[in-house]
Amino acid sequence: MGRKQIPVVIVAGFLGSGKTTLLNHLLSASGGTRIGVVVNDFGSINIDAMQVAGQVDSMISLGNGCLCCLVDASGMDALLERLARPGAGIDVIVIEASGLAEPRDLIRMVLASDNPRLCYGGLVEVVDGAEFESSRRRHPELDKHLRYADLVVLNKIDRIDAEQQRLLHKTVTELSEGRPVLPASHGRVDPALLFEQRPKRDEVARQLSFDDLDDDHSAHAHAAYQSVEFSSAKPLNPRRLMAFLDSRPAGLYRMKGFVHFGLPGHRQKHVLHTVGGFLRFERSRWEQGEAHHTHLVLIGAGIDADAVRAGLAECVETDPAPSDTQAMLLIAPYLR
Ligand SMILES: Nc1nc2c(ncn2[C@@H]2O[C@H](COP(=O)(O)OP(=O)(O)OP(=O)(O)O)[C@@H](O)[C@H]2O)c(=O)[nH]1
Repeated sequence: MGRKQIPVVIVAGFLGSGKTTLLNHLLSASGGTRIGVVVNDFGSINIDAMQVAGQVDSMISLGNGCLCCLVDASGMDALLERLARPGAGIDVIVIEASGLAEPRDLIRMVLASDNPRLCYGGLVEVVDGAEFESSRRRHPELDKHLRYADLVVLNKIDRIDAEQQRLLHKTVTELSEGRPVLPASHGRVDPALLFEQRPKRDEVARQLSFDDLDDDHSAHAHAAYQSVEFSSAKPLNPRRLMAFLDSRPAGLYRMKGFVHFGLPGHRQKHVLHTVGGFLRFERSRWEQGEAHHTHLVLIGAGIDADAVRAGLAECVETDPAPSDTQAMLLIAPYLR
């Protein structure tokens, strides 16, 4: 089986919406996950707190195993290539788009990468809860940016009241066409929502900040999203699964796991990865002695867990000897 792919997450949002604040939060809450951060400006990242270990040209090694790189758009491809090298030991790459960048161009660039070690990890659009309405009047293109988002962080909710937050949540959900919207203050979202987290390596010198110690905040971060699991020992019907994936439930952000189709010629383990509207299957091998089965984890905000489980239960094959191998053609465009 190949090495795990490195998701590339793009963080975008209008000037001052809180992108760097969110990044700094991800870095300080990364635990044992090694993040490769790509920014336009080193100055904004809280490097002191990360104990700078050494500086190599445009790449700074942060004390906790994370790397921070400075780049302009033209150098991005080469930089991603460097960060993806196994020797760099990076688990996830986060690119902070400049406040005026067109997120679509960055998404295209990541999707166009033919580096087999990289995969698209989603566009996180940070919205300034206090300024959004006035910013979008001046910059109508902000509405369009939300359409490309896979996850929206509705930031600075400490600056608005509950009613404003409710209205904004509604507007942003509409503009993003049903993508999950996560309320936050100071960018404090649970990193587990954005990427797989490694357990903290034993007592790596990591300074706990007061934010980390504040149970109330972490409880909020956790309560803001759900994760739903689904398992089946029986094979899934590819047609029905594709129909489910074509109309993914509102609020769903990520889906990961593997699928057992069990059709003649397609008995491999099919690893599934979705972010927002993006979908990818990869064929893999079952471990020796591993029972063929399906296991999926769905992560989102405001999803109806029972409806999601029921929808997936309907994808379970009812034919005891399925033979519709043609249905696998529906999967083929998403296989890599
Ligand atoms: N009250 C409040 N202030 C916040 C919050 N998040 C960020 N800020 C402040 O907002 C300002 C802008 O935050 P940044 O994280 O620098 O925003 P940015 O999107 O990276 O800004 P640019 O790089 O200029 O586009 C800073 O002064 C932050 O401290 C929040 O949730 N509440």
